[in-house]
Amino acid sequence: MKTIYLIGFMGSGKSTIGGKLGEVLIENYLDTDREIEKVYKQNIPEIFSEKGEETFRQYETAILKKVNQPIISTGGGIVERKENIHIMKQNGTIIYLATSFKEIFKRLEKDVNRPLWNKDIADRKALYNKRVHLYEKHADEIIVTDGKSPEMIVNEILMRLRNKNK
Ligand SMILES: Nc1ncnc2c1ncn2[C@@H]1O[C@H](COP(=O)(O)OP(=O)(O)OP(=O)(O)O)[C@@H](O)[C@H]1O
Ligand SMILES: O=C(O)C1=C[C@@H](O)[C@@H](O)[C@H](O)C1
Ligand SMILES: [Mg+2]
Repeated sequence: MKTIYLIGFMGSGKSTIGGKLGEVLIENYLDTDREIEKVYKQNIPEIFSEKGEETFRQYETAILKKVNQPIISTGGGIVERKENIHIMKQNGTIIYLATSFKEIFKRLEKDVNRPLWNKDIADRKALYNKRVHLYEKHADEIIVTDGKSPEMIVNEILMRLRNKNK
């Protein structure tokens, strides 16, 4: 099976959907953010505050190169580096979980663990607008998540993959 990479903005549900997809397909699942925390023995807010975003991005690429689970949920900034896109394109199928800014705002209302979300609304919106084009450009499949339960999204992904492999 080719690796399924889930991409999308913070809060689009990559980790949530990745875990459920792993259960349904009975395949190993890995989240690059959790793997970074495990390998580098520090949580993400600490990495950002003590080492900076550039170091985090280096860790992220190193992890992406190393892992090969059938289902991988990525961090929201995975599309920031061309090298990451190249790795994902070579190894698998990229699925973009497209979620509106309004919906993300609702989902991450109380979140304090995402350093790049802990900003004022103009910065959040600017990051979202910059990233949306990259997700769209590099995705093999785009799944809109607004108004859908995780189970509905998993089913939609399974249907798309089935149609792709026909
Ligand atoms: N389809 C959905 N409908 C409603 N809430 C959702 C949905 N998918 C995920 N959520 C909720 O949104 C929040 C963020 O989800 P999740 O952590 O999976 O996002 P993510 O894309 O992995 O974010 P990040 O890029 O920061 O890792 C969680 O509280 C999760 O329960
Ligand atoms: O959108 C981003 O750049 C990030 C998203 C999260 O998944 C983490 O990878 C980290 O908080 C950075
Ligand atoms: Mg996640």
